[in-house]
Amino acid sequence: MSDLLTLEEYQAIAAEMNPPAMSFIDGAFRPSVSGNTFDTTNPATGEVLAAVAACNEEDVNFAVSCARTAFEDGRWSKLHPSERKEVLRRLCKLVALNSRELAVLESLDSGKPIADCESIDIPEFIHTLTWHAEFADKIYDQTAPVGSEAIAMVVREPIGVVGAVLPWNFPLLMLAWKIAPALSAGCTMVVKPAEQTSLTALRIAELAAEAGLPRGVLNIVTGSGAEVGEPLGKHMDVDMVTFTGSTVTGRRFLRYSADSNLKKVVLELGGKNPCIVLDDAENLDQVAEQVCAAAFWNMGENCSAGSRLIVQSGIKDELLERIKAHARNWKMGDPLDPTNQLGAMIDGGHFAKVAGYLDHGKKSGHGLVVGGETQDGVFIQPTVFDGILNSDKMAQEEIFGPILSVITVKSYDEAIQVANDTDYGLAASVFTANGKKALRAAQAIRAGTVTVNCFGEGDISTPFGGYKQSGFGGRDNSIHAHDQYTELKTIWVDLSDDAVDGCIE
Ligand SMILES: NC(=O)C1=CN([C@@H]2O[C@H](COP(=O)(O)OP(=O)(O)OC[C@H]3O[C@@H](n4cnc5c(N)ncnc54)[C@H](O)[C@@H]3O)[C@@H](O)[C@H]2O)C=CC1
Ligand code: BAL
Repeated sequence: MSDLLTLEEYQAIAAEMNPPAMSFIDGAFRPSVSGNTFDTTNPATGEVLAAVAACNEEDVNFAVSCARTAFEDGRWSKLHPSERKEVLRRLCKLVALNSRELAVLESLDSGKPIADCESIDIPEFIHTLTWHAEFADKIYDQTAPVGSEAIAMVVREPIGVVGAVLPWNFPLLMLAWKIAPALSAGCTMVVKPAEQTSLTALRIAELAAEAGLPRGVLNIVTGSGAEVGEPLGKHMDVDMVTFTGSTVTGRRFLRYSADSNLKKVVLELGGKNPCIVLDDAENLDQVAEQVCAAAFWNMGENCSAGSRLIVQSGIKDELLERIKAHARNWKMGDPLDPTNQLGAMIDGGHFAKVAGYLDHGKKSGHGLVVGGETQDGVFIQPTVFDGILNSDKMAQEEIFGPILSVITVKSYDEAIQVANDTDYGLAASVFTANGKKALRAAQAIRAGTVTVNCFGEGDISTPFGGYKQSGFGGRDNSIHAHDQYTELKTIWVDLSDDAVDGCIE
């Protein structure tokens, strides 16, 4: 973790903040074509941080045409890969130089705790970009095993103009997950941040220009899903859309594609992720700590949140006692206070949605183990409900808040059956001292990531994405992310005696 400042020092930085708020298209900040703006607010206080350009289809069309020109003239796509790498590495250096300002901006705009922004979001942004930048000049293409009468090259080419539509729960990190592999592969981009959290993406675009990214390569168009996301999804000249967000909106992108140019669509969607704890799990205190991190980290506003605890009956009571103790240590409040682990829910609408699940949990007679309170219409306590049936909406719907539902099972088999009894399949964790059982569980659970005796999402080298309704079309992170931003082309050369005479004789 980087050295944290005091609350007063963070407040002083925040007071000086004057973030860019216009869209960034073709290398320049621009007001929306309509001249309209919308306020982005600090979720913890309601204070207006900036009036952000409210773009619409006209702005999208302009951004896409700039991205298309930039792609076709090769100012980025045909740059030597090592030069692309150098530009991205310079961007990493600039992000590192401006990391404190970016961390504060991220915390102010999203309500995330500053300690997380400093220790996770910013370092992981840099790490992700560095990792994919290094790929630019290190990936080899292939030749196919076609025998001696021909040579067949299988080459990757950048897919073209990529639209990226982002969520608000990890504004910087999701930006990195999308732009790092796409830019490394040579694509050009039109990025739509979530309307709640546009500010850090705009600042990154500014830093990218300073790093030497040619104009038109990375365009940021701010605005709503209906005014910006939909035209981007339906655009006839966008080659691919990558999206992270709700399953409901993800489905729309498949329709947009079907109704327009059949653009490639990659979706990273919701989750209702199980944490299985078997009777033979050891070090229950550590297990409880991990279960709490899985459920409460980032206020539970996390697609991979471990929101279902599936616990075997023999250790349930002891585990819940320890979870209760750990949950009480999660301090909630002002996101700029570095001693807080939980910040503000993203906005009033989302707060109301999560508070609705708290009410449902209380009214439907589930056992409230810990938490259950809200504060100022903004903060929600880490909360655990026991006695949940897996068929209950608490166990089936993505709450996206710090609420853990406890489901008790009698056996390993029942645990696996319950874990898989969901429309989602993003992530899962299993805790057991029996290695064989752990690996069997990892095989049996239908999810994109299964962690053993820990909670996590893997790292930049491991693919991230979901089975079932948690994802579609590809994976973020790892070399597989890089692959998804490229088309494969076969170049076949006839070497046989019958070949038409030409350049190869
Ligand atoms: N998987 C994840 O990481 C995320 C899941 N969610 C889930 O979704 C729920 C609702 O949150 P929202 O912010 O409404 O998610 P959302 O999926 O609607 O928003 C994500 C992005 O999609 C855009 N968008 C919204 N409607 C669109 C449309 N019709 N066409 C094109 N783009 C559109 C938004 O402007 C935003 O940039 C949350 O309570 C949570 O359960 C939300 C954010 C991230
Ligand atoms: N946890 C990273 C992906 C997401 O929550 O959207």
